[in-house]
Amino acid sequence: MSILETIPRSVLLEKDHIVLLNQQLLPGKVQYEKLHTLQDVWEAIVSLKVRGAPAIGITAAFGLVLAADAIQTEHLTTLHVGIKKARNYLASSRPTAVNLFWALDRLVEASNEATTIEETREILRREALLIQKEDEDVCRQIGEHAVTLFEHGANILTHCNAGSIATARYGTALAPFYIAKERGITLRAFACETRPVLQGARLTAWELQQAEVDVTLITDNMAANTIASKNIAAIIVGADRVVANGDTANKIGTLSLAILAKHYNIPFYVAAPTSTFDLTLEHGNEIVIEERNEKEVTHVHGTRVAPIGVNVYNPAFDVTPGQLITAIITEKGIIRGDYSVEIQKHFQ
Ligand SMILES: CSC[C@H]1O[C@H](OP(=O)(O)O)[C@H](O)[C@@H]1O
Repeated sequence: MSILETIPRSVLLEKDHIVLLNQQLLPGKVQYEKLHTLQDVWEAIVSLKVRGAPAIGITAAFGLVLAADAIQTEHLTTLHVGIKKARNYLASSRPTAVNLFWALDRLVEASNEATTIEETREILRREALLIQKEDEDVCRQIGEHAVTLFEHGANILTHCNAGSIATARYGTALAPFYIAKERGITLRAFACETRPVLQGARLTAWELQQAEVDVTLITDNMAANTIASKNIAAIIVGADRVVANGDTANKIGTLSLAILAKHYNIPFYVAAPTSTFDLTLEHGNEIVIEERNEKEVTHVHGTRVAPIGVNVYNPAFDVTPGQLITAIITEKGIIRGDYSVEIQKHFQ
């Protein structure tokens, strides 16, 4: 049995609904939910029932399939107008992870080829399932490239959850841990809890444990001490958007880790599929950073921990400058050097 069999799939498309692993309930409950409508899908993305750039893209693509199936019309133009409306609605769910827009636009573009209503719906479904299938292959390839960067027995720090449940399978930053395990190579993970909503503690610790990968959980403010005292060989994280000069948006706290990596002279790696790159943007300061509800900061698991009325700042992501990133690993290989040049070459 593959190591990945122990980790549930993040999302599946059925005939008239989506089956979604509710990541809000993990690790306490492994519970799937059925999403039937466009609104169900939008709400699931906003509320982080599904999260992680590739998984968001796949779920939104499945949502567009359901939306197109639900439009009752005999006119192809009316169907296409409805699809574009649904695309815009789903695209309004979260602003930072570019995979959301990438997946939706890929579907819309593919459907433009169709000449009948039935063909439009078929193309959308086929394309959405292809995105999911491709993402699994892509993540495995990321893992195969990334594993070459680590030595047997290495301790590696990671942040948030860029694992199997954040993608179709394998994950991005966690993929090398799974590939290593398959090959009998030991990699030990140190997972930051990742406040405010604890994707590291709830999701990364859980999914690595499911796959029997050696994982140690730390709070975010233990990172410097852990690097200094636990022989951390490298840091690896996922990404929500990588722009043309290598600047990378990822879960809040990533920038601090990149600065720590520089201080301690250890490599800082970003693992991301090419679908997470946005080459329409030159600099990281052009990335829209999502700010989320203040309750994520003032409350922990529904319990208030901060005084009523306190000012709160809750950006979900920060941007790490390309200069602090040792290498970016995609399904096509490892990018190093002057990212403004090397990323362009990688995409040629
Ligand atoms: C494999 S993408 C992982 C990426 O997703 C996280 O964001 P969120 O949980 O808010 O969707 C985070 O930035 C991770 O690195």
